[in-house]
Amino acid sequence: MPSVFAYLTSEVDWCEGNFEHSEVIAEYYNTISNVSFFLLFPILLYLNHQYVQHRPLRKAIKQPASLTAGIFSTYYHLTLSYVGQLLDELSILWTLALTYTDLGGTAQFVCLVGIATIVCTLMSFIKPDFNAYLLNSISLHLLYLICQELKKCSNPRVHRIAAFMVMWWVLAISCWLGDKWFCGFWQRINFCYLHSFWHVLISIALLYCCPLFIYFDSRYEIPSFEPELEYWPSDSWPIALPYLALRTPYKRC
Ligand SMILES: CCCCCCCC/C=C\CCCCCCCC(=O)N[C@@H](CO)[C@H](O)/C=C/CCCCCCCCCCCCC
Ligand SMILES: [Ca+2]
Ligand SMILES: [Zn+2]
Repeated sequence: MPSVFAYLTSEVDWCEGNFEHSEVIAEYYNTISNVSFFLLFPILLYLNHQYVQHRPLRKAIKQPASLTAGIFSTYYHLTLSYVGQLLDELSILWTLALTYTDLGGTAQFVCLVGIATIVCTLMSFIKPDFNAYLLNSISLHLLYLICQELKKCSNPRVHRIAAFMVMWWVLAISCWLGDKWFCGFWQRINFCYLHSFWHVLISIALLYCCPLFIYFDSRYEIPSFEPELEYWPSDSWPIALPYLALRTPYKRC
């Protein structure tokens, strides 16, 4: 029986051909496209440094999560090993669980998230493919939570960033599903890179999602500041990255 660390022991294989561009890297483009997760971490940290300074480390921990997800995802696509696949899924699952427990719910809600996380962790060992669908459907619930917050918020900047986030997420998920469902077609036209596009597109969606989440969070948790969503390097640039700025409200006397 091969070791769980051995190459090609994963139950899930992606459309890109294995060992086509390297003898060491199983899925070449799916591996190198993880660079987007490594870039995401310093970008989020740099842009949202004010938030990181004012919130305890535990709350800001979702940002380093992109780094862990990147490391495990690189290892997974490089080896397509069973352990790689588990680490890839579990790192995403536990980051999402941490995000949920930080949403400020009741003890009952935290307990429910805990149970669901344990069930999904066990599922990763038994039905990893099904679990990947489950992880993606959590995005739908995140989207629902964002919509609830948007209903209470009239700031057009916030709505614009949410619209861009949804656009990138739809593109990302289409690539993820396209790679899984229509692999035969992509192989016929010799274009098996959709999963690597997913890596890049979901990173871009997170570039919009994170400032949005921390904007809502800071409205409740750091009331001494006025949160503003701004763009780097400037509002007028055609391509600009959103970030959270914390302004001190003007005091009359
Ligand atoms: C500070 C606010 C945080 C908001 C939520 C942030 C949650 C971030 C959680 C983890 C980072 C995600 C990184 C994705 C890594 C993907 C690696 C990968 O490609 N894995 C596949 C196998 O190679 C696997 O099949 C994928 C499974 C599904 C992953 C689903 C990730 C959902 C991330 C949530 C994105 C929200 C975007 C907008 C929502 C409308
Ligand atoms: Ca493959
Ligand atoms: Zn991947």
